[in-house]
Amino acid sequence: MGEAPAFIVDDLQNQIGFENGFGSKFKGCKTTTTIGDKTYVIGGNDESTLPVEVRIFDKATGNWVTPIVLGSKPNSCKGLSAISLNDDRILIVNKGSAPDDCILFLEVDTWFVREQKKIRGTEVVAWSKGVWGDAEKPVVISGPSGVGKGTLISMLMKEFPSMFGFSVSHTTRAPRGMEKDGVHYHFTEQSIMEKEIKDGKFVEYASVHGNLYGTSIEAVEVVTDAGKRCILDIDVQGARSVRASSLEAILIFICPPSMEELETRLRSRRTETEEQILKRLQNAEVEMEQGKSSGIFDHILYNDNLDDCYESLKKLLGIDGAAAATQISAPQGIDLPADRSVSKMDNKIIINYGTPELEKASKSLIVLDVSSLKGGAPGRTRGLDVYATDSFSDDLNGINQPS
Ligand SMILES: Nc1ncnc2c1ncn2[C@@H]1O[C@H](COP(=O)(O)OP(=O)(O)OP(=O)(O)O)[C@@H](O)[C@H]1O
Ligand SMILES: Nc1nc2c(ncn2[C@@H]2O[C@H](COP(=O)(O)O)[C@@H](O)[C@H]2O)c(=O)[nH]1
Repeated sequence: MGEAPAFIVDDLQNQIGFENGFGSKFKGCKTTTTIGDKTYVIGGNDESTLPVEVRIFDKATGNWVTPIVLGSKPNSCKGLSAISLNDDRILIVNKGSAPDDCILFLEVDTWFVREQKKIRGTEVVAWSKGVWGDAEKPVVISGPSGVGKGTLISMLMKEFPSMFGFSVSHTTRAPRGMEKDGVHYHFTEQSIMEKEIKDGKFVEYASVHGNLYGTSIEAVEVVTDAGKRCILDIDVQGARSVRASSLEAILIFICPPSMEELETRLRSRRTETEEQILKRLQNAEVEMEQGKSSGIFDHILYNDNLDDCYESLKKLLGIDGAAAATQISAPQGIDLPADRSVSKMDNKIIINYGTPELEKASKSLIVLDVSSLKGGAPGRTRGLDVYATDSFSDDLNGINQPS
């Protein structure tokens, strides 16, 4: 037996006088959703490239709040529908977007958002794009300096340029000869990075070999928004933070065949001073211990022969052989109706046509199955399934048809 369908939210705006929240800024689409004491008004302008904005009306205080909005905001807005899921995120259907981009989540009380609220001391919401299927877990590659992490990642990016994107870290260390700002790292000042860490702009950060390194929320979002699987090259401390975060990554630790070989590789790279090499080798001992025994990592790979290790890595990531070409995109033939309403039953979101006439003409409803959602801000929300069904099928018994 399913729960009663949720009410259709798009008309709520009239009940709370939301112009107080937006003024006359947006003449385009707006939608509202109430969770507890808070009503989230989400609005955009259909004729411009201004991003969709969010205001919160707090019934407890009677005040409007403009939250900090993290993540990539949708731009075009030709029609928004919204519905609350588990009181921690709002599912948004944005008619103005391409099929691959039309399902979004506005997170209002997820783990990531709660952490950000604590850090920033103010109201925070975060956008996360919904993706079909479950193929996009970020990948963390960790291991001691010189083991070959960068080499393996370069091979992966070269063979699968449209599948993987590198999360460009921030660091306070100086660039090496061939390194480019914004490509290999975002090279930055200690004081600037410390301020940005304080402002909650980083998924993780750590002091590594005497310098500060960190993965910004934006670095992950740039990759995921391009529809690619995010690869992070980070140290063991960073891997521990990612493990504790909402990123739901696959964590892989790369081991050298021996400490002697690690030293040989580090020296033959000729990028560090003697003092730095010794520091990195000293730190490697601790990292090896933690990497192998801490329970942080899902997999351990030995990088003895490079080609063998690369093949093992691809196997782990499920991209050996024919599977490499598989990328999940929006199912074909799902065309969201222009006039529509959104309702919810159990873990199914039903997008139905705005009028019975239109619905009869189309003879089908669109159903989003959100029972297997995973991930979320600061990455994508995976696990969406969508299908069209006959509006009167058994599958949807109990759903209110539009009247
Ligand atoms: N299997 C291997 N056999 C021999 N040499 C290797 C192997 N893998 C990588 N190397 C070499 O070892 C050196 C260090 O590799 P790489 O720079 O990829 O290490 P890293 O783990 O990314 O280091 P860091 O953490 O300092 O960035 C490079 O010169 C690389 O060409
Ligand atoms: N915790 C993090 N560690 C990072 C990040 N980016 C790189 N690293 C690690 O630092 C060392 C040294 O790198 P190098 O480029 O100076 O040789 C290496 O182990 C990297 O994995 C980060 O964003 N966070």
